[in-house]
Amino acid sequence: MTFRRPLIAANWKMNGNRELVQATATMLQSIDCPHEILICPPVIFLADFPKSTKYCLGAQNTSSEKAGPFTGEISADMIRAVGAEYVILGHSERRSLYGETDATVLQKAQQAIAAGVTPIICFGETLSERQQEKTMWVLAQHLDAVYAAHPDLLARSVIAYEPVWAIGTGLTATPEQAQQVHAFIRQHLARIDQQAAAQVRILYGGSVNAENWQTLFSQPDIDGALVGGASLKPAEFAAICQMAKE
Ligand SMILES: O=C[C@H](O)COP(=O)(O)O
Repeated sequence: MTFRRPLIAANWKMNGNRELVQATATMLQSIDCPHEILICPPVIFLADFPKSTKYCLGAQNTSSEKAGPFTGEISADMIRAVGAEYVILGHSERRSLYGETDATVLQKAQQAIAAGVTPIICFGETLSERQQEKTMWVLAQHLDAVYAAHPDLLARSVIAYEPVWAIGTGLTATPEQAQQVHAFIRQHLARIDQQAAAQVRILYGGSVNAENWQTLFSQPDIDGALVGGASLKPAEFAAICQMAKE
């Protein structure tokens, strides 16, 4: 069986301050955890995190352009320069609030990889798509738009399955629902590159907390979490990080 090192990622979204940086860094410094831990604060705080072997850092977005007259944008080279090893791309909030498409996500992912930053590419179905039993179809469309068009990306990225209806709502997919989708994603990708599909880490995101994470994490195709709200509470995030893959 392929070993995939679990990745527990914090997405602070547009939250946090220097106090939270310190509290999070101090908390994570004090724990022992075999998984990879990633913090994605607003980019302005990246440089405030002390260097540590206990965690790594990421951004929540990057530009689809390399450099130039793009007011307000931050390039992949720039986030790399302030310590980002990962970047979250295509989060449902960016898709629904800022009009990002799979084409934009693809361009950003290519910029990220060129800069030495690993993309975490997010997909998920809305509630109405789930109710209409379109979940797998929606996921297949996204996966094909990104990975079938550019198979090389698969081995160089992380995937996050985030059902839109579970984000910030307190609703989570059941472990069985999540496993079913994660297994589908892996099988679908195996048609593009079997080895890369076996190795790619697929994170679950959507109202993950210290109470529900263990049962989700015990599913065979769930390789980690993308944690929003609960990552703003250092003790709870540390508890999530310390749970073992069973
Ligand atoms: O990126 C994180 C997800 O949007 C999940 O957020 P949440 O844990 O607050 O539901």
